[in-house]
Amino acid sequence: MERIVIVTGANSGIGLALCDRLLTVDSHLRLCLACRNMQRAHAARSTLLTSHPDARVDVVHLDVGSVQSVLTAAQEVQSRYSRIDFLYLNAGIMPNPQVDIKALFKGLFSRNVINMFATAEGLLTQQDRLNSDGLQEVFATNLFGHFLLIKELEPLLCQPSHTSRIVWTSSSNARRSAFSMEDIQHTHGTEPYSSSKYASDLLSLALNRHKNSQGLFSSVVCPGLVMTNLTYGILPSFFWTLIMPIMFLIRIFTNTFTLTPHNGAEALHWLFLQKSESLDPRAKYHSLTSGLGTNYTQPRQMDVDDGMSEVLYEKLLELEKGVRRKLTERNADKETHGQ
Ligand SMILES: NC(=O)C1=CN([C@@H]2O[C@H](COP(=O)(O)OP(=O)(O)OC[C@H]3O[C@@H](n4cnc5c(N)ncnc54)[C@H](OP(=O)(O)O)[C@@H]3O)[C@@H](O)[C@H]2O)C=CC1
Ligand SMILES: CC(C)=CCC[C@@H](C)[C@H]1CC[C@H]2C3=C(CC[C@]12C)[C@@]1(C)CCC(=O)[C@@H](C)[C@@H]1CC3
Repeated sequence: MERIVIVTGANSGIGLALCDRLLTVDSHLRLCLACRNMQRAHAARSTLLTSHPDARVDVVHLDVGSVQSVLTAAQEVQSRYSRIDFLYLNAGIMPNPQVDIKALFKGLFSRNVINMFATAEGLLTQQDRLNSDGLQEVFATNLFGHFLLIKELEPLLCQPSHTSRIVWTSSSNARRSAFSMEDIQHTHGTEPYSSSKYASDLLSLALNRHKNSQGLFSSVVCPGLVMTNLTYGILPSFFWTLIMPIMFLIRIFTNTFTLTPHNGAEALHWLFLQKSESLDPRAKYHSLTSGLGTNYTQPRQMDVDDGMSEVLYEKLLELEKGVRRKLTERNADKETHGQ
C-alpha cells in the first residue's frame, strides 16, 4: 500500500535530505512537502524529482508559525488524503543566536567539554519576539503550530485499525532547566530554542499516553550538529568551512557532529523503518556519525516525566482554545469591517 508522508520544513536542510532518503527506500511513497515558502517548496520538489523521476511529490503551503495558516493547510491536507502514515514535524527556527565566546573558551578547558559540544549547554542564547497571533515566535513555530496541526489532522492520524506515526525533530540542546511550566512560551528567558525543544520532548510523551490507544505513536529525534541554514545563522558558512578539520576531530569524541543533512536525517529515516511496537516513548533517537563516517541511530533516555508532560498537554489544550477563540473574533471583526 502506498504510504503517505508529510514533512514540515521540507524545502532545505534535514527535512529535504530526509525526503530524498525516504524516496530512496520507498519509491511508492506519496510525499507531501509542507512549507511556508512556495517558491522554495517547488524548487525542493524539482530537486527530488531529478533524482527520483517517478516519485509522487506534492506541495502544501504551511506556515507553522501562523494559526490561520495551520488551519488552512490542515483543511487542504484533509481534502487530499484519506490517512497519514508519517507526519514529520521538522520545521524549526533559532532566531538571532548569540554564542557566548567566554563560556566556549572556559568550557574547552573543563571536564564538561564533550557535553558542551554535544548539547551547547551554556553556549547559546537567542532573542525571541511576538508573532502576529500574539505568541512567542520560537514557541509558536517549533512547538505550538505543530501541536495545532496534530489536533487538526486527528481524523487522519487516529483511524481505527491503522497506525500513524509522528516524528519530532528535537535537539540535544533541549534542557529541563531552560523550560518553565509557568512560562511555557519562554517569554522571559534567553533560551527559547532549548525551551521549545524540551517542550516537544514532553509533548511527545503526552501524545503517546493519550493517543497510542487510537493508533497514533510519537517519537523524538536529535539530528546532531548539522550544517544547514539554521547553523549558518549562528556562524557564517565560511567560518564553519574554516573550522571543518576541527569539527571532524571533535566528531571522534562525540559522534554527535553529523555535519551533513544526509547524516543528520539518519534517525528520522531509521524510525521510518521501525515498527511502532518497538518504539520507546521516553527515548530520544539520536543520529550519530562515527569518526570513520559511519551513520547509526542510538536511543537515549530523555529527562522527562509523566506529571510534567501531562501539565504541559493541559496547558497547550487551554492555549489552543484561547487562540481559536481569538481567531474567530478576528475573522468576525474583519467581516463586519468589510476587509
Ligand atoms: N542544524 C542542526 O544542527 C540542528 C537542527 N535541528 C532541528 O532540525 C530542524 C530542521 O532544521 P535544519 O534543517 O537544521 O535548518 P533549515 O533552516 O535548513 O530548515 C528549517 C526548515 O524549517 C522551515 N521553517 C522555518 N520556519 C517555518 C515556519 N514558520 N513554517 C514552515 N516552515 C518553517 C524552513 O523554511 P524556510 O526555508 O522558509 O526558512 C526550513 O525548511 C529544526 O527543527 C531544527 O531545530 C535540531 C538539532 C540540530
Ligand atoms: C566547533 C567549534 C570549534 C566551534 C563552534 C562553537 C559553537 C558555535 C558550537 C559548539 C556546539 C554547537 C551546537 C549547536 C550550535 C553551534 C555550537 C554551539 C547546536 C545548538 C545547534 C542546534 C541544535 O539543535 C543542537 C543539537 C546543536 C548542539 C551543538
